[in-house]
Amino acid sequence: MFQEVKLTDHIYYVGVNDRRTALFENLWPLERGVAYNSYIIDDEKVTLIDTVEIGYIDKFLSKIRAAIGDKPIDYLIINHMEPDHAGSVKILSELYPDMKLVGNKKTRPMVEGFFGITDKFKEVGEGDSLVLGHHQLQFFMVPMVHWPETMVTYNPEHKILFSADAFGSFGTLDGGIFDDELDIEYFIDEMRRYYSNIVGKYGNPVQKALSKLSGLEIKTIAATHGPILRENIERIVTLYDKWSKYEAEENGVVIAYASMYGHTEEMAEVIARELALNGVKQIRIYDVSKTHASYIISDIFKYKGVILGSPTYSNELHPNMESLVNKLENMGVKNHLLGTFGSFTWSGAAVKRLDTFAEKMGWEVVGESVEEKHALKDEKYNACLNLARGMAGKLS
Ligand SMILES: Cc1cc2nc3c(=O)[nH]c(=O)nc-3n(C[C@H](O)[C@H](O)[C@H](O)COP(=O)(O)O)c2cc1C
Repeated sequence: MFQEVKLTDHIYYVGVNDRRTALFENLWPLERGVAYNSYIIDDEKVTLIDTVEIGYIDKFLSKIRAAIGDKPIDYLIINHMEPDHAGSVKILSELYPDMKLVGNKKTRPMVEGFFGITDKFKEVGEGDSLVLGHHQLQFFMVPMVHWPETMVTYNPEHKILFSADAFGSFGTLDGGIFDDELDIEYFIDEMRRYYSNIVGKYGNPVQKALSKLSGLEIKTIAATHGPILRENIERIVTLYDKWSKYEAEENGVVIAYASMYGHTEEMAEVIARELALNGVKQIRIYDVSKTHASYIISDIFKYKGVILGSPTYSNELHPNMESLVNKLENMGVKNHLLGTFGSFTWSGAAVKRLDTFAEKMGWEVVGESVEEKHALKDEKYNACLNLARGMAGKLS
């Protein structure tokens, strides 16, 4: 039994919290859990908007029944087919056999492919409206935010945007469900980590979606993860605009390094100290073997400067650094300042690979890369200082 949560007199929040799953998509740590948000509109046509991960079906159904009792559901709006939201579609469509599944032309083959359902699909297109009685829903396609079929649903009467994964966040809703009921600062980092790692590759589609939706008057954003936004809409949309243009929020520096025996780490510390002596206050050092890449990538979206270091490992980058640069290349992150360093014992290859990374990314290189053979000695120590000064100079 749960308290009912209402966005309006007839629109209910029926989402659930997941504090059990360790890795989202079996990849991203969920230290603060995650919420799967779903909404139901109790009108002449009862309409559910998105579902939840299948493991939470019991709790989900009890919330649905608390909101609408034994009434049938007429429509299920499928904004996004990823299984954390569409996971309960099949079972719901068995429980509510007359329920129409509403999606677009790219949703249709996914519904057929995943669930074998062909006869209950109602296709909607860009700008189409669906009248539920007193409520209307309008649909806007936002392809590749972050799947091809993704769309958002707008309710003009209450100016609510059901935004799928856009504006979502990791983190369970611990009592507070609306942003004015909770400490939004607690969620901003997890919102950035969610955005950068899950949606970050799709900056252009997000920009297109933002400009498409900019014409709507929005008073509430109801995403499929994270708090329902009423108070911080402008702030979060501004952050999304920045993130999707790969514009950093702050002039800090992320130093990410790999190190087996401490030589590369020593160079990282020297660079960091010199950055601080040159006025850089926001310095975040990460050992890529200790900190999950999702946190490092999130901070790379936040800070303008990036300095990467690695020892040579079997004629390549240390594997954990290779994994990080590979992710960044795949995402096509733009608009950063870069410095690189590393160490080797017989034939260096790490810094060469980091230089290739620099070329691929097109980031502005702030100084010569530093590669030391064996322990750190005067010449390369000074080169580390110069690299730090180069970065600090560009940031000031
Ligand atoms: C498993 C392993 C593989 C290595 N492969 C190479 C290599 O291919 N070329 C090279 O010059 N040094 C290689 N090294 C030596 C390290 O790159 C070198 O000692 C470096 O300074 C280690 O940095 P660290 O102290 O930060 O771990 C290797 C070391 C280890 C342990």
